[in-house]
Amino acid sequence: MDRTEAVAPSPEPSGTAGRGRESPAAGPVISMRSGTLAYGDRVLWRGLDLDVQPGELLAVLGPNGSGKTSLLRVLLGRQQLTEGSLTVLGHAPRRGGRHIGYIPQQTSLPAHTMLRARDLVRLGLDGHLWGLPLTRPAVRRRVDDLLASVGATCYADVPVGRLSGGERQRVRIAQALATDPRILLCDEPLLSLDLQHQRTVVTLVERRLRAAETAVVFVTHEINPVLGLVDRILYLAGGGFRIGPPDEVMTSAALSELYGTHVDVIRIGGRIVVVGAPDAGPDHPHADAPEEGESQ
Ligand SMILES: Nc1ncnc2c1ncn2[C@@H]1O[C@H](COP(=O)(O)OP(=O)(O)OP(=O)(O)O)[C@@H](O)[C@H]1O
Repeated sequence: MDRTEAVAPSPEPSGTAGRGRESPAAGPVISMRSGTLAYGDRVLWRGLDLDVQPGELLAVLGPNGSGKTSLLRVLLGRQQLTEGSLTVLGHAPRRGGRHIGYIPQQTSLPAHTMLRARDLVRLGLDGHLWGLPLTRPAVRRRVDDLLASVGATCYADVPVGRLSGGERQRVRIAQALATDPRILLCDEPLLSLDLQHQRTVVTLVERRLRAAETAVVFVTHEINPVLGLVDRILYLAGGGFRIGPPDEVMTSAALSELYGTHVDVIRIGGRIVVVGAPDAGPDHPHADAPEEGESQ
């Protein structure tokens, strides 16, 4: 069996944006007002008003060091806002909430680790077992179901250190979905994946959006693989931000204003190419010369 092909097709065609805006009656699952995050004198972003609705996919873009991961940490209750207010599912954010699934940035695992794919997924359940009175057979069934849902059954018992980046990413998604979360936070889940594996990850996220109305905050350097799914983009750069539908944010005018320098946004064959965006804002300690990129 080709392990990279083991995801069943999405039940519906892809590319329908705007689901989150169809159910505003449920109210936002994330609500931030005038949010500012600074480390010492360095302001990453200031005055951020953000509502994320159930079933909405918010893509978070921006150069290295613009505060994308820090935003996820704030939503997870691991980092406090410097100013402003935030509720997540109606409460102040807190660590370990079972209604939030988190796919952290890929970190390398030692090749000799004995932790198997099913153990990793089970950890996603164990962290919350106080809320889930599951018997051992029920836990096993749940883990099997989660692995099957991401097409990872055939390597359930393989140590994760031996899995490829794409295989490991599927297992991480299964782990993040273990508690049936209402919010899914993804930190660059496409990083270092080839196109085929990128598509697999996007398909799994899309399925979750559609089947469960889970709100997704998707940090990425590459907007193109998720462009058909994105409701809005939050673009962070140089201590500022721009938020709105892709057609409003991904324009030369909007990004030039945000970066404070001329940036070209070109659309070719349904793809977006950003040319001339600096790697980091001028106040960033590692600010670099302008570079060409597909989408920052
Ligand atoms: N706890 C902290 N204390 C001080 N500075 C921090 C802390 N956490 C992150 N930073 C700095 O804040 C900046 C933003 O970091 P963050 O990881 O949020 O950026 P990012 O946009 O996710 O970057 P990348 O695209 O490289 O992953 C970086 O310059 C980082 O070094």
